[in-house]
Amino acid sequence: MAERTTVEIVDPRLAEAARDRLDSLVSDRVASRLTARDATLWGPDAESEAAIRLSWTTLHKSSRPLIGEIEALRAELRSEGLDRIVLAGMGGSSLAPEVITATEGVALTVLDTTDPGQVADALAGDLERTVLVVSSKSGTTVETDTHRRVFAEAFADSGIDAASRMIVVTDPGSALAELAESQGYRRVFLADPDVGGRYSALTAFGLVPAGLAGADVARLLDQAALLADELAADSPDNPALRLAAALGAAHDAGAEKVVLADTGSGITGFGDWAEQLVAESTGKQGTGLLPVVVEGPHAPGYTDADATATAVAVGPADDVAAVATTGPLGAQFLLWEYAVAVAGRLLGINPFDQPDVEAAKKAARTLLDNPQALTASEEPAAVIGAVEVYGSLGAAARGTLGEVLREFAGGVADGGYLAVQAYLDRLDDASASLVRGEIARRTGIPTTFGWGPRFLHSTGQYHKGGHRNGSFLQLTGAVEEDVAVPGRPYTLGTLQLAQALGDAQVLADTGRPVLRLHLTDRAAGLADVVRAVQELTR
Ligand SMILES: O=P(O)(O)OC[C@H]1O[C@](O)(CO)[C@@H](O)[C@@H]1O
Repeated sequence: MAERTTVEIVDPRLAEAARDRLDSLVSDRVASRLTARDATLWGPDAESEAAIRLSWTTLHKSSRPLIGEIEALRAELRSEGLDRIVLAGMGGSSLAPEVITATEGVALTVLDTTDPGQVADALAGDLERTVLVVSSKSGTTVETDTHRRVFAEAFADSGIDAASRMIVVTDPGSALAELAESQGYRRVFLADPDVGGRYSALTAFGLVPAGLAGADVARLLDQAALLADELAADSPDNPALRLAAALGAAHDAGAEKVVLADTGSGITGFGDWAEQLVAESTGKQGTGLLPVVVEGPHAPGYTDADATATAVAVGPADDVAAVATTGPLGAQFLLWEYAVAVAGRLLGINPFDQPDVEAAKKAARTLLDNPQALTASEEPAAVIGAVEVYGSLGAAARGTLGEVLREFAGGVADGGYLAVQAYLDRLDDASASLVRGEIARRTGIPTTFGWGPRFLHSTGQYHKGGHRNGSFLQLTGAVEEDVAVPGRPYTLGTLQLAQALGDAQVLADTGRPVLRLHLTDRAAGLADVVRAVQELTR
């Protein structure tokens, strides 16, 4: 029997607070109007954008024809011995395929980094067997274009016809679509342009890379289809309306943080996908829902979620959860998309734009155009072992790293949050992610973690546009062997640093505290940082 998709509001007070909102969502016929693509649901300011962003509600039907095409291409690739799929794509162009393939245990190499070491490792894989899927809705995302360039060169250097190994997913008419055509790339999948990046899990963006890697993508559409009628119903039992009403009520009671813990959903990494959907859709105009993705049901931040946070179980309810959602992945995609779009209406924002993402991109571009500004960037405020400290320090300037971190954590606003942003190698520097749980456990501060520049296309919107109560701890690292970007005057290492400094500048310009710890030796520096974090206390 198919696993049921449910939303349970476990906390009785939250259920009570959500009731009014649920009633008005039902009487305003929000679910059926959303399914019928009513672009007026978010007010006049959002209408023109919403009018070209609502095709995702029926993807379980409209994406069907893709299944055969993906299967045929996969068989063709296999017959040529091409079975290593590398995906270049940021945010909505890679998060869904990542969770789909991880859940099925299917191998997919996801490139959503500018870390030279991590990209070099992907290039060092067996190119004879490799196909690069280049996914970008806009066709202009700098990271994705960079990956395309370095892989094209690597293929050519190995005597491989690069065009025969390039598969593109993009919107019709994008610069990438034109380039693919002019270069004779093997295959171009044109996605439905009326679906935004973070709502695109069940379009070609989610299905092509995952399907080519070997995931059963038809099953995802089946799972979504089974729930679709329930999601379109103007009923208090509609699980998406229930989730939206709960999140909206919690937000209005001061719990703008949504702590996501997997309690046995059977899905691997759902939080990373939901994080973008929630943060980028709602975090704007000084409001929004901040996703805090934690390591599991025993993680700090979840077990001790305070009044500013709602504990959400992805999977069966446990003793901690205020809300629990269950169901298979294809259904969860659609459920959360509906719920977040509806929550956007409750919060009074447009859930389909990302107005603050561009500012950091622009600042990074300015730095890249003026590389001296990067190399001659400010002097460190302190150098402690293998760690250079950048930012304005008070009394801690002459102290230990532990003291520097204590001072920084002490400055986090009441009811605020601390975001760790690691511009490092997600595989080789994986221990950086330990910092989140340690800070949360030792200080009680709601703490998030993101790999840069990946998070810039996800929580980055909320950091700059959402509630103004975040403090930002950047981790950057020395580059041992840099990678040149063909056709560009910069290297990956320069791009990575420009992205970190550009985002820091935008955050600081809006009065948000930023501390950067630069690891002059990554392993030693990370060990120092982890030790220093362990000195923190409440
Ligand atoms: O698919 P694209 O156009 O490369 O964009 C990737 C991601 O970048 C963002 O636009 C944010 O920069 C996301 O909304 C999107 O999912």
